[in-house]
Amino acid sequence: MMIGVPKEIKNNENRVALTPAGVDALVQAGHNVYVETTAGFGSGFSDEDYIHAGAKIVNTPAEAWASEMVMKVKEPLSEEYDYFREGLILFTYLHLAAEPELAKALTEKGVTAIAYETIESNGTLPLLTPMSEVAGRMSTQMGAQFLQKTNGGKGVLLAGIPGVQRGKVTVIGGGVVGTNAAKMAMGLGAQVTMIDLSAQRLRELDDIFGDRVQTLMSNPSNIAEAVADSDLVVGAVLIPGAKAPKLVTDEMIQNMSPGSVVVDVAIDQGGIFETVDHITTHDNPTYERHGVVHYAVANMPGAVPRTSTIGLTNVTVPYALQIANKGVKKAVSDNPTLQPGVNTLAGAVTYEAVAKDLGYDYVSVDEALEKEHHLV
Ligand SMILES: NC(=O)C1=CN([C@@H]2O[C@H](COP(=O)(O)OP(=O)(O)OC[C@H]3O[C@@H](n4cnc5c(N)ncnc54)[C@H](O)[C@@H]3O)[C@@H](O)[C@H]2O)C=CC1
Ligand SMILES: CC(=O)C(=O)O
Repeated sequence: MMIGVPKEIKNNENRVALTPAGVDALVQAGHNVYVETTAGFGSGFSDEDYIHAGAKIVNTPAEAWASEMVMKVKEPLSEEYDYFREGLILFTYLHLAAEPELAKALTEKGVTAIAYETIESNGTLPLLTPMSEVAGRMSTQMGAQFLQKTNGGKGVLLAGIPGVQRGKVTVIGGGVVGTNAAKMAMGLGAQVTMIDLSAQRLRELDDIFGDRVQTLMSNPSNIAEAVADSDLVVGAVLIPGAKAPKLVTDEMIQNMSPGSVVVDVAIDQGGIFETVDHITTHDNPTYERHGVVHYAVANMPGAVPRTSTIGLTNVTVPYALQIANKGVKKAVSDNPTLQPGVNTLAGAVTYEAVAKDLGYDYVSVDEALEKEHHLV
């Protein structure tokens, strides 16, 4: 199969979809890989590294997009929609519930779009996990940074010092992002509260962290109380594929003390804070609402691309190999974990939560494959 890797164009997105080692694995399996020139620079990989691994370097995005399968990191931006065409396999993060225009373009053009974030194995999301680990760890770092007076915050050091109160951090959502955010916050010495909707997950968190964490069931009154009392709140909730629920209201934010910080990691699925009304960028990562600093960058791992690219490709390449070796239909039927990754196929939305949130008729992957078969 011909596999294309365009350079990422989102603001400060320095990750790349394949490392030279990933290229090598695909080339060894008999595939041709076309990498856009300088695509790996931000992650510390030169064109020569890719050539050495067996890739062909192409000079334009159009040449990379001309491949049968395109691998990316972030969802395509509108200027990339012109490359969409029937038969194209797109393998990348998509977050379609928060991207109605992208869903429209993918279905209108008949692209087979496989989302990293909805591939599911034994109740985990293996292609989301490493980036959630990065974003979770970064969320505490970002929070600590923007709590500094010099960065618009209230001037609280999360660690405190002997004789002075430590900072208070609330993490809403105790999955991968939440656990990593909490670990970092505890490491800094902050007082940490974790809120989740799953009683089982709260038990696990209690077992993992013991008395270093206060666990709370997710409900409006616990959230309101914890948010009002926090210096930093991290939004880390996920309902796979679906738009994130708005758990922190405008009023709750008004009750925080001025200069507090919220980091909405779940912004890629629409975010959990009512006061987060737009995605921010690494160039301009925060804005202020009701005196509270809001951080809502949707590609946080893009700021630490070396770590993130290697972590991401560790988990994507085995799936890319299956798709390239067998084609989508056989790869999906041989490996049921891949099937929920398919978000659009043959003009239909094939992931139920996305279809529901965006108002499409849901069509199963099997039905869409059948339809595609009849079209050919
Ligand atoms: N902004 C960025 O750069 C990045 C964002 N993310 C996003 O972070 C979000 C979280 O991802 P993960 O931690 O991997 O998901 P996860 O599935 O590991 O954890 C989600 C947690 O949310 C909990 N939850 C669900 N509904 C809840 C509610 N009403 N109240 C409280 N908790 C609730 C679940 O029980 C689960 O423990 C996702 O939207 C993911 O896409 C991930 C990586 C980078
Ligand atoms: C998960 C995701 O969208 C990211 O790592 O940018």
